Amino acid sequence: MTAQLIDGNALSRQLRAEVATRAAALKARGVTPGLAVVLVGDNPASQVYVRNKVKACEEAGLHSVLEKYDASMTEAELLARVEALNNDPSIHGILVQLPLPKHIDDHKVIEAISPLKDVDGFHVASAGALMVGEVGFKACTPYGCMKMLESIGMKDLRGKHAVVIGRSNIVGKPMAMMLLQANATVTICHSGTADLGAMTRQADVIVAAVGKRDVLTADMVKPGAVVIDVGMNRNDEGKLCGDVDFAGVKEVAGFITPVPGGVGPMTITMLLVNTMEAAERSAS
Ligand SMILES: Nc1nc(=O)c2c([nH]1)NC[C@@H]1CN(c3ccc(C(=O)N[C@@H](CCC(=O)O)C(=O)O)cc3)C=[N+]21
Ligand SMILES: [Mg+2]
Repeated sequence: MTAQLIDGNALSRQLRAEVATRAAALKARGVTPGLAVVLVGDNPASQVYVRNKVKACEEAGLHSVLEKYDASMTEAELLARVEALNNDPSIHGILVQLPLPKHIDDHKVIEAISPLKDVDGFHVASAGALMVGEVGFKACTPYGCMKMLESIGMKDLRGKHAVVIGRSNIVGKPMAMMLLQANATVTICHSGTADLGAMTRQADVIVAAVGKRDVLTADMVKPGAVVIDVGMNRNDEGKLCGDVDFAGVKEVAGFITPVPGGVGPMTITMLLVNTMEAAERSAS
């Protein structure tokens, strides 16, 4: 194997220890950072993710509240819960787990969260702050990817070409903005891109965030490039895999993130970091 692994579990341990130190310091001033996680319905994958988030909070010394509601909850009821959490001084961060049941408008619910408590970074105010380089919460998955780049000495990307595959509001678009903020030259590719390989072969950094297996194969990667895999898919054996053909690409890339153990744990870590930040801001 030529590529070096960027270990999301190891980096998470380090960053979560820093959060724990900050949480202890804030508690000494009488403020316990608090995260509310709201889960509507019984999507089995969501149950697992939400449990992991709550566990991660406990380990870092953050207070967390898990609110679970039946799939029959109405949109008005959920909006009322969000409003109550907005007004709850013991809660500094609010996460409403997506996807929501079909009869609830995700966008409406996200926009109801106070931008001061929007630790997911999904509110238009958070997205807008990122766009214009103002203070706001950064979306956790791309923020975690930036921390992974930083961990290999790539905090400043001046002179580097970054190619993002995917243009979702929660990963692709904010990822591109964060890379731009770090001075990279950024290309965003998507389903309408004519020749994806021609784009990725020019890249020093590739972020794959499509949600489809084998979107990136070895022939599409410049030797030594950094490959970040945001994908979460299942292979034919039901095993978790990313968007990247890991076995092939690791022979060409300089650095690569694994799935699992890469971007996933970093997403949760940045949620803790954002919640910590929200609590510190409210206390200052
Ligand atoms: N409002 C909201 N915010 C989210 O951040 C959010 C969401 N909704 N809905 C669902 C997705 C998914 N997501 C993951 C986070 C961590 C792992 C993770 O830690 N994965 C482990 C493996 C877990 C396993 O084994 O299944 C890993 O990659 O190593 C996965 C998925 C956050 N999401
Ligand atoms: Mg919906």
